[in-house]
Amino acid sequence: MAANDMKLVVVGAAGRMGQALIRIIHETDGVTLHAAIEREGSAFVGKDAGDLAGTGPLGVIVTTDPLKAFLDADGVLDFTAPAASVTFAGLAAQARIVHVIGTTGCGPEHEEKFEAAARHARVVKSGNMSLGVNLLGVLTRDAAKALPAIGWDIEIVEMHHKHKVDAPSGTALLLGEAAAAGRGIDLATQSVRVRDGHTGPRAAGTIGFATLRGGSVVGDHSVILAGEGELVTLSHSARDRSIFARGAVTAAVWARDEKPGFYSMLDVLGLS
Ligand SMILES: NC(=O)C1=CN([C@@H]2O[C@H](COP(=O)(O)OP(=O)(O)OC[C@H]3O[C@@H](n4cnc5c(N)ncnc54)[C@H](OP(=O)(O)O)[C@@H]3O)[C@@H](O)[C@H]2O)C=CC1
Ligand SMILES: O=C(O)C1=N[C@H](C(=O)O)C[C@H](O)C1
Repeated sequence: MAANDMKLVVVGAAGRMGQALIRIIHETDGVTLHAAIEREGSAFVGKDAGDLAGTGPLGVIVTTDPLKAFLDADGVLDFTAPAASVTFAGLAAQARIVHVIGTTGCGPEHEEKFEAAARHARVVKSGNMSLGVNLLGVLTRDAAKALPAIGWDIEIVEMHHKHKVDAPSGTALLLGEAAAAGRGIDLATQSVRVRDGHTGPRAAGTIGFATLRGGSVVGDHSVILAGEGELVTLSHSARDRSIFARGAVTAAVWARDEKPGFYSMLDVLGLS
């Protein structure tokens, strides 16, 4: 570890993303794994974080006290669950450190807590931390702006592994927001998130979502712009969770020198 390395805490260290984050921190210059946190009672507490993640021992033992870890760290990488991320946001604000939030499935009640925490912490939050998906968001906004709403319907299709608990995915919603921004409409009132039974014809100008779950799919997303006699499809396929972990580490390093505030991956990647 070099003297100026950014000291990062991974919460939810034993999860799919927690393990990917530990591997990427281990192989990235300029950052070091400071602590690995799991909840009280987890079978992984007391184990070496590197053994969990498959790097071999790193000398960082999984513990359960986030505040203790945050007080002596520079940042926390958080891919856990909405209520847990709210708790971590409060503690990261108390410790005045960077909080990178990848957790999806958050509602307005969670978002308002993150925004409050961002008065003291540097918070970077995105439904998808990969460069490719954030570029896809920009392309989606531009395509939605270029093609007239009357005559071009927008549908967003996503598929993920069978363990995923939230729908539509954070990425699908990010792409929906991008399409809505391109069209100058409000996604909350113009989206159709579920269809079942006798739905009637499609309402013009709405943005539709379809969700598939199965197997070990890391994350596939398509934005379909459907016109009369032609389709434009923009898509991204995640093959490995390392793309999200690399993005999260990049976000933490970027935010280290920023003022307290609420940022997105578009800010980090210079795509905003
Ligand atoms: N933004 C992005 O780029 C990406 C976002 N994600 C999102 O990240 C989140 C996690 O995904 P994934 O890793 O697949 O899920 P996992 O279920 O594999 O991992 C979640 C981890 O968080 C832990 N956790 C939950 N609550 C707490 C708590 N209160 N304190 C400490 N640890 C806690 C879980 O522990 P336990 O098992 O004990 O509950 C588990 O270890 C999801 O919301 C997912 O959508 C995923 C990939 C990319
Ligand atoms: O739960 C996942 O796995 C993923 N979640 C994020 C989402 O909800 O979009 C990002 C990625 O697609 C993987």
